[in-house]
Amino acid sequence: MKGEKQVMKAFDLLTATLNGEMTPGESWQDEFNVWQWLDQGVLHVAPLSPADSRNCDRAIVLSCAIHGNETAPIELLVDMIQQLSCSPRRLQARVLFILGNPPAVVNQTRFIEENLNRLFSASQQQAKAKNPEQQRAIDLMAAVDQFFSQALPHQRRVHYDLHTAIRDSQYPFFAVYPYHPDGFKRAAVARMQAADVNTVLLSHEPATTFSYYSHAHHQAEAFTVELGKVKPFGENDMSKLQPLKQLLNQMLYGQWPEPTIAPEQLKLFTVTRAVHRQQQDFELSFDDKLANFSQFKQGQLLGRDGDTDIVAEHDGEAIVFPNRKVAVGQRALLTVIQATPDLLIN
Ligand SMILES: O=C(O)CCC(=O)N[C@@H](CCC(=O)O)C(=O)O
Ligand SMILES: [Zn+2]
Repeated sequence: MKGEKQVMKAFDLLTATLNGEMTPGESWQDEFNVWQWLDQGVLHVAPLSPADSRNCDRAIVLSCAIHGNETAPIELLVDMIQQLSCSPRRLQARVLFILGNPPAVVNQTRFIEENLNRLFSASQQQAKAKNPEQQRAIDLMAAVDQFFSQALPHQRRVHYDLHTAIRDSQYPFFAVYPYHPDGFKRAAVARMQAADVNTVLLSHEPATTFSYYSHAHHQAEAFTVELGKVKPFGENDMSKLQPLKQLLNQMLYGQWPEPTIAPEQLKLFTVTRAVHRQQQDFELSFDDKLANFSQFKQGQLLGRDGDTDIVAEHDGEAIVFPNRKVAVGQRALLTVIQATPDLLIN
């Protein structure tokens, strides 16, 4: 009725995904935006009017639950989507929200059969899927390809893939900046700092992660963002994610954020090695409780892979994402050393 404010029902990404409430292809509108359910857990929201859509200068992918037990990023995106559905606002971006691995969320595990975040590659796209995670990687790559293929040349492309880490960390919030042969951008790192993510790892080689895929195939400003430690639903301290939420809201609704870097707070690391498990007989020399970014002295033993010792190659070399349980052939550990902000380019 005229003059009557339409009250929208909160759209819940998690419930809609897990309960199979939506049909792929289904779409609906609010006052400003058009919503499309592209696939299970894949939601596209864009300005309704063609003029607004043409004028918006950003294409943003926000993904969570690529690992099923990493709940804080799910809670964040569920909350952002609920707010947008209850109080519609004019978007400055086309946005693709992704809940990555629904069966693993139900199972409350990192994955079901295979680590989804090792399957984003051109070769996987060509291959016949042998398990649900391989199929999901193929489907998510197709969704991201389609999303960015609709971006106009002047539009910024962004993909933040949100995670939480298995173990404690000396720096609980940190980002992995995918390998950039041409250099790592100061402005992109400054945006991470605006989200209170002051620790950034500069990757040394291509990877088969979701963030690397969007960067390498679509030139997106992409990061894997670690937001504290894995916890069950309801146990996350969501107040710590407020700066990220504010940044994302600005990216979605406001002027493009152009913060400057804060060098005194920044902890920048270059990845020196990705250690892949080669043998069944594999061990790490330290406790599972040892925090990410714990440092070692040159020559100190980090682990053993069959008959080969894995030792620290530099004083101050630190460990990130150590995991003695990964399958043979998978990444079991990153080693990093601290770097200075002059490594970053404009
Ligand atoms: O805490 C851990 O050991 C893993 C946390 C996690 O899922 N990290 C991502 C990082 C991806 C990247 O290197 O960009 C992963 O391992 O997939
Ligand atoms: Zn993860």
